[in-house]
Amino acid sequence: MAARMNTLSLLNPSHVSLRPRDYRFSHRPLRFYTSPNPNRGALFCTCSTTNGESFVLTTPLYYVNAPPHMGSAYTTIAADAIARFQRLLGKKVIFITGTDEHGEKIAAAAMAQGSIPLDHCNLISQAYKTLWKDLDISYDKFIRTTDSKHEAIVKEFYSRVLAKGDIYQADYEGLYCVNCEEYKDEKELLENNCCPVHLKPCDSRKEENYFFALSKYQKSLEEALNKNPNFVQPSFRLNEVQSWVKGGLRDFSISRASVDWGIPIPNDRSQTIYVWFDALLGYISALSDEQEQPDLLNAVSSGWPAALHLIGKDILRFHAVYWPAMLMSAGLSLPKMVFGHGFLTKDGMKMGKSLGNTLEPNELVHRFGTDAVRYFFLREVEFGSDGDYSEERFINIVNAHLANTIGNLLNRTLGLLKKNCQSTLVVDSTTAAEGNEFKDNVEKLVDKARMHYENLSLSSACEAVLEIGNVGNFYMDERAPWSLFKQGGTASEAAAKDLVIILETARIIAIALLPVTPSLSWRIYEQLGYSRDQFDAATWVSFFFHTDASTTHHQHLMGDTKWGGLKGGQVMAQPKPVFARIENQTEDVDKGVAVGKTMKSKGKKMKQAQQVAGA
Ligand SMILES: Nc1ncnc2c1ncn2[C@@H]1O[C@H](COP(=O)(O)OP(=O)(O)OP(=O)(O)O)[C@@H](O)[C@H]1O
Repeated sequence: MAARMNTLSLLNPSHVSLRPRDYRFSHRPLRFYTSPNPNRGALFCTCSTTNGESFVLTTPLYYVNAPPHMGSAYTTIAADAIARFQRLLGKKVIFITGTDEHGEKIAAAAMAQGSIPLDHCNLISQAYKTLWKDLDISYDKFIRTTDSKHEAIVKEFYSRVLAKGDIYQADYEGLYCVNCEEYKDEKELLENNCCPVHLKPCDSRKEENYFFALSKYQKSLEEALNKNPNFVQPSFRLNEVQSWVKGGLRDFSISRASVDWGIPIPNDRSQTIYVWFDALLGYISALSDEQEQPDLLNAVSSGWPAALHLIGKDILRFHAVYWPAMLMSAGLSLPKMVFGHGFLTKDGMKMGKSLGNTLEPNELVHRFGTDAVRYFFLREVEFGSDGDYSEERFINIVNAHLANTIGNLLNRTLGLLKKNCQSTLVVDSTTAAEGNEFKDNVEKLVDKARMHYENLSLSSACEAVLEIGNVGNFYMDERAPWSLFKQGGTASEAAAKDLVIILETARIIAIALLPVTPSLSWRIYEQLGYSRDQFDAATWVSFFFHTDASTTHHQHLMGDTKWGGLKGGQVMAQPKPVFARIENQTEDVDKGVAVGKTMKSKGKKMKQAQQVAGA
């Protein structure tokens, strides 16, 4: 979806009164309270359904005018971290991504490449799929708006809205930005009618179009937003949305007479469906079963409404205003939440395909590895705010957090275990930590991380996990097991237990950071002597069901993030670094750098990061 921002058409609203239906958002947040049970870490839930609950989340369907860039990757990495976290909670996740492939801009991009639109779309769509593979993106559905099932569902949806009396024909004259794929209000344009997003002049156009009666839904939308303030997140973006709605909704054109590359309007082949009206429906058509005849209600029954639309703030109006109104018109439920994150910027400008000021994710992955890229952007950019990229900061953060705090801690502990205990744990981690407050500290931090993941505060979740690494390092340095081993006797026995404690800490870090760094987490698990199957079966929360006279209660226990996974006798793998430090000749990599400050690369070649074996 391109950053086709803002303006609605300038038509008068059609004043059809709507008997407001109660468009309730079906979001029911999970509520937890801490168990009075001395079994720490046990949580009880007050919701009625938990395990097996489905959680549908989406990224935007990216516009295939050009290959993906770090901005597109950013949303997708964040969505993947959320999807992986929800899976650890035992939810049935349907993670949807895909490509938006119709419209004038695509036809123009294909022509500029000497190609035809479908060939162009195939190529670029594949570039997205390849990048998602390289970034360990665990999507469940990839929808292309040129898929035939999508076209069938768009047409069915259009017919429903038409039958509702919400589509009519009228003339429109205005200034059109092809890059935004949208008519613009003159007052929002720069000199020479230039689009403020793409800095290119808009064309003057006049044509007869089909319109969607958005204005009919003004009141229902206002009510829905008032009743469900969580619908738009972060909360400060809700004010923005409410003021758009209060400012008056105007009907918008949902067809183009001059564009061939699109889905034809049913019963009028002279026009194609406006690319936004088409693309938003990808979130539903993605749910449609491949085997079946495409059918709107069947698709809806496979998981709609979505729990979360994750988008950039550029397309908030489409998701928080147009889309809910379209769904109301078709009599379908609204998504539970729209989260509009900030922009990755370059020199203060939004990084984007149209401006061409993009950062190459492939290059970053090639040089620094997938975990580093995923971790840096999720840890460093507060989710919701803008963030500028700096290579120097990237290297500093990744080295300090992943190579030193986590990787080194594991590596030196395994080294000591090999030297002094034949790489074998002497006792269970539960026994090793008896009467030790350290374990409680770790569990508190894990719970903090869980809470942040649930609130989509991804940077804070990373911070809480890193804090576990910090306390682990502190414990190690304070206890100094290497000198206890030298003393022999009971000191040596205590040192062997200390190593179990640190390794259990590393195990918990691996699961708690798995949503962000899945490959690194697996490498840690492998070092701890686990199989891939054991790693894949890990959970954050496990469920315990019990029934009293009338009700089934769900007790949530902290699954593999609970202390006690490592058992006495377990044999660790041969120690090898789980995260290779990135070498940088230009600076002292461990020095902190001010957040958000961009520092240009000095142009010196950095030694290519070695992907650790198995990465
Ligand atoms: N600079 C960015 N920072 C964060 N997310 C971005 C950025 N650029 C694109 N995205 C993500 O991609 C979505 C827009 O997708 P689209 O395919 O239109 O990319 P685009 O690069 O913004 O396109 P264009 O530059 O042509 O407007 C955004 O809503 C956001 O999810």
